[in-house]
Amino acid sequence: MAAAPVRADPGRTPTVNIHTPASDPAADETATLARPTQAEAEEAVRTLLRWAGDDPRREGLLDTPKRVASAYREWFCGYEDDPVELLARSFEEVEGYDEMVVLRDIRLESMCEHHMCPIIGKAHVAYLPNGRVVGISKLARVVEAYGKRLQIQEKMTAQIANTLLDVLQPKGVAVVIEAVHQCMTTRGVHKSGVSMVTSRMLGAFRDDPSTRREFMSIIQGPRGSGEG
Ligand SMILES: Nc1nc2c(ncn2[C@@H]2O[C@H](COP(=O)(O)OP(=O)(O)OP(=O)(O)O)[C@@H](O)[C@H]2O)c(=O)[nH]1
Ligand SMILES: [Zn+2]
Repeated sequence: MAAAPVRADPGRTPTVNIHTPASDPAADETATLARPTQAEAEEAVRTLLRWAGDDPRREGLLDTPKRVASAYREWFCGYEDDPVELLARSFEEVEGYDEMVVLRDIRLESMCEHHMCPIIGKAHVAYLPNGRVVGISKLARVVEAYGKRLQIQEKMTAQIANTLLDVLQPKGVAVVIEAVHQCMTTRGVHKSGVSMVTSRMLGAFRDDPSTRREFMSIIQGPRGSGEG
């Protein structure tokens, strides 16, 4: 039996509930933490530069807060994307094509939500169409929309799979992510060469061992030259 679809995270910029003192009942627990201004973000970077032990006033660091604020816009641009919308356009003229569609080795760049350190790796995404297919770039865009946020790998893997299932309503979805967490390689336990592998199999990929095997053999199989 196919796994029940799970409502996808609509992917909107989240609002953050902050704790407010009991002495201020008007500002209740639903108070929203607004996005800071550019100046506030730059000031926060200056604070971190001082925390690192450096002097934000020295020449080499003068423009750093501005650069970091703009880098954050790139690293966290996924909050601006709606993954459901990315998949809105699909094609039904597929001559009854109902075999597996696999996009493998999608470059994944994310940020660990515990340390704000990069998570770098690749994602493999597959689905079994049910009468319609989606443009392949959209699969990579969904990976990016969830990747370019503060994440843990398990959640990101589930979000990608759940969204594909919800929107495409295929016969099955599979997502495998292999990634290196720089919070483990450059600090803390300092283990290089370790990668984390997560997977989420839904529908036929979960229920039918041969479908799952076919997917695993495709993503583990030989690579071509990689040249387009
Ligand atoms: N399950 C999971 N853990 C993650 C992910 N990214 C980072 N972590 C882990 O989150 C944990 C946070 O542990 P804490 O003990 O709160 O933080 P810490 O003292 O900095 O931990 P160390 O990294 O061991 O120094 C660490 O074990 C990280 O390796 C992820 O995507 N999934
Ligand atoms: Zn981390």
